[in-house]
Formats: sequence, C-alpha cells, structure tokens
Amino acid sequence: MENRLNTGSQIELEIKKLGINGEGIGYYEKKAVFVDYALPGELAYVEITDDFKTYYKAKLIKTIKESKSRITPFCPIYFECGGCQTQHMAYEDTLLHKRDLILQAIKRYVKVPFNTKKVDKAIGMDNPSHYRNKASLPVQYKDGKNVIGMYQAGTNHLVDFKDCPVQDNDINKFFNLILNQMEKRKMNAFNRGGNIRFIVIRKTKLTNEIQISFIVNESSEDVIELGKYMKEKFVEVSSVYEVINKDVKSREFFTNDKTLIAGNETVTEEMNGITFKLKPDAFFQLNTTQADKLYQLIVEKGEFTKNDIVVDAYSGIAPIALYVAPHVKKVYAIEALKASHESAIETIKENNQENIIPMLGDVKEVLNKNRNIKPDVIVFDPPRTGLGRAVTDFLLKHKPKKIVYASCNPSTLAKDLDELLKAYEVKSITPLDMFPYTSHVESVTLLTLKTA
Ligand SMILES: C[S@@+](CC[C@H](N)C(=O)[O-])C[C@H]1O[C@@H](n2cnc3c(N)ncnc32)[C@H](O)[C@@H]1O
Repeated sequence: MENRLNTGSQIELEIKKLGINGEGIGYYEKKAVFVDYALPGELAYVEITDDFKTYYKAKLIKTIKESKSRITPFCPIYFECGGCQTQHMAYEDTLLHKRDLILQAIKRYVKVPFNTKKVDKAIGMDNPSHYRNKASLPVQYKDGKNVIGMYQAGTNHLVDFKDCPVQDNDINKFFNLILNQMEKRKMNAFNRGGNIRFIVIRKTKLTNEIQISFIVNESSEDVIELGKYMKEKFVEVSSVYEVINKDVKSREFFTNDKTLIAGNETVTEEMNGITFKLKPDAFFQLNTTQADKLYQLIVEKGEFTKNDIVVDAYSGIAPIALYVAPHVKKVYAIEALKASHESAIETIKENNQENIIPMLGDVKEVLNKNRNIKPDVIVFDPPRTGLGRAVTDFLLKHKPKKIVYASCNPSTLAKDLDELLKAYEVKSITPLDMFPYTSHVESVTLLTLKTA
C-alpha cells in the first residue's frame, strides 16, 4: 500500500537532480519531491509543504550531507527575493546544469535516438555579476518610505533592496538617486496616492548612458520635474520618459502613451562595431557581453558564404541580420512587432548596411507570401513559445539547406527538433549563459539537411 506523506511531515531525502526551476528533486516512494535550494548529491532534512497528485513540494530544513557545489550566495537577500535561482551553487556547476536541462528536454520530447555528445559545454561569463543592462522594478511605499524591489515568486510581497548584485552598478545607483529625490520632494509611490508604479532604467555598456522611464498611472508635474532634474544634474542621464499605464493587471510596462520628458529619444549602444539607437521599449538582449557572444556564435555556426541568401526570422531590431550581413549576399529580417520593425529600419540605415531587407509580419506568413525568397540559411531566434508546427511544417516542406536556431527555452526547442529531425540532422547544440544564476537557458543549434 502507498505510504503517503501529509503536509508538515519531515523526512530525510536524497536529492537526485535539479529541475527546470533550479529546485532539487528527490523521490519518496517513486513520487517526486521538489525542494527549493537543495542540490544533487545532498542528503537533506525536508518538510512537505504541498501534496499534489504527481509530486510533493517541500522546504529545506537542513542539509545532512552537503554537495561540494554548495556555496554561500553573494546576494544577502537571495533566499527571500527569488529573482535568481542558483546562487547557492558554484558558477561552473550552474553551467553544467544548464547543459543538462537541454539534455533532459531532448530526452523528454525527441523520439528518435540522439547523440548527447552533440550538446557542447555551456558558454559562461568570466565575471557573472552586475550583468543586467536594464531593470524594470516596482516602486512601493513600504514601512514609511518609497522602495524598489522584486515580488517574491508567486506572491504580492515586495522584497525591497538598495543594491542588486546582478544589475549594472549604475542602475543600482540611479534607482537610489531617484528614491532620494522622491523623498526630498515628498513624492509617493502609486500605492500611497502618488503616480509612479514602476521605474525602468537602461544603461548602455559602451557609451555609459542612462535611460530612465517612469511608468505612471497618470501624467503629473512632479514626475516631469523629477525627470528634468535627473537629466540636468547627472551627465550620464541622456534620455527620460514618462509612460502612462493605467492597466494594473497588465504585465507590460510600456504603452503607446509615452512622452520624452528630457534628453534624447534614444541611447546608443555599440557591439561589434554596430551602432544601436535604443528607444526605451525596444527589445535589446539584457546581457550585452553575452549577447555579443551569442551573435558571434550564430555567425560562426552559420559558416556563411558571400553568395548566401539568409533569413533572420524573429529579428527584433535586427542585431543578428547586422552581424551576418557582412558575410553574405542578402539578409531578410522578419519581425512581427511594428515598433521593433521600425527600429530595425533605423538601425540598418544608421549602420549603412544595404544588403538587409527588413520585413514586417508573422514569420510563416511572410515566408509563405514571398516564395521568391529562397534562403540558403534561416536563422531563428523565436520567443519562448518556439517555432511551433506552422513553421516546422514550412521548413519540412521547403527544406532550406541550413538552419541556425537560437532558443531561450529548451522544452520548445526539443519539441521543434522532434519535428525537424524528420528531414534535418543536428550538427551541434551550444548552450550559452545569458542570465547567470537563473534557470534560463539559451542555446544555438545548427541543423543541416540529411543527405539521402
Ligand atoms: C527573442 S526576441 C529576438 C530578437 C532579436 N533576434 C534579438 O536578439 O534582439 C523574439 C522576437 O520575435 C518577435 N516575434 C514574436 N512572434 C513573432 C512572429 N510570429 N513573427 C515574427 N516575429 C515575431 C518578437 O517581437 C521579438 O522581437
């Protein structure tokens, strides 16, 4: 008879592996037990907190035998905040874990035999701290003052901080400068009758510019005055916006109702000799150092030739097209979001790259409507939802010779590969650590048509 555990039960548990959210997984009578902050190889004393049909959740009470990978997190509020998931693990081991997550997804979704040696070691960072170039944080009045912070996973509880060790140092500095000014000017956050709901700060790596966006419930003189002050007082601040967003249920920060308060419309980033002029709502990879490595990797894996016709599908503001263009004849950059498509046009013009053709629309529809485009290589960089059947069916029908697939989600990558392997073979999958100490995994997969 099955011996069930009740919530509150405490047991000793051997942790066997890490799950997709960085949690340790052990088994009690074949039923998985998920334990946050436990590591593989550990013997842990845990308390059952939830009993679901197919698994338990438990909290770590103490480790009886500790993994050699266990380290002290460098962030003092790591265990409360929840923004990072693997700071209790040595960095090199987090990279092994990210490779393993790709292997686990392939094992789960790819039905044909797969040679695991094709999955390379993950490309990490030399210095995996202060890597985020943009932070979008809620502002709240809490315990007698305005604070910024992160919502604890799955709760409305804001864990406030002054210094986040994965954000650029200047981003931390400017959040604190703004909070000080709000205090001096007796301005309150939205939850205390004021207007500011969120603050978004972007910092460019090469030009050291700061772009501030106040996401407000309604426009107000005090926010506009504060924005002007920040621009006048600090040379680094070169662009300040007020964005009206009344939708308290929406997860989006930006709306079309945005006004430049002070400075320039854009800040300038430069990578690999390419100039990017960034509006506050433009999608730009959040880790500039690793984004450069990602795009270089795509160029390396593509082994492009001067006669190649290439499609950059899901192009955003077209950074991949700009990295690839000097090596090929022509690149079509397809993007569905109008604002990003327009930024792509400006960026391409700014860089005088005449062999890129930006196209607005859904990837599959654009490819279907423009059958005259016969790509030698298609580079994909889709959102977390992956390519999906519509696009994999298109590829299986039209069979471009080579596919370079940048993915930010191992599960959808593996599901797409399961389809594509009907006509293609995987040459390599290279994981890349875009978000150190989190459970996010990026990768670049090279696929070529199978020879008969
Ligand atoms: C992961 S981002 C990649 C952007 C770009 N390659 C980069 O590195 O900055 C995915 C992009 O796909 C776009 N997108 C989402 N669904 C799309 C679709 N069905 N067709 C075309 N573009 C789409 C999004 O607007 C977003 O810009």
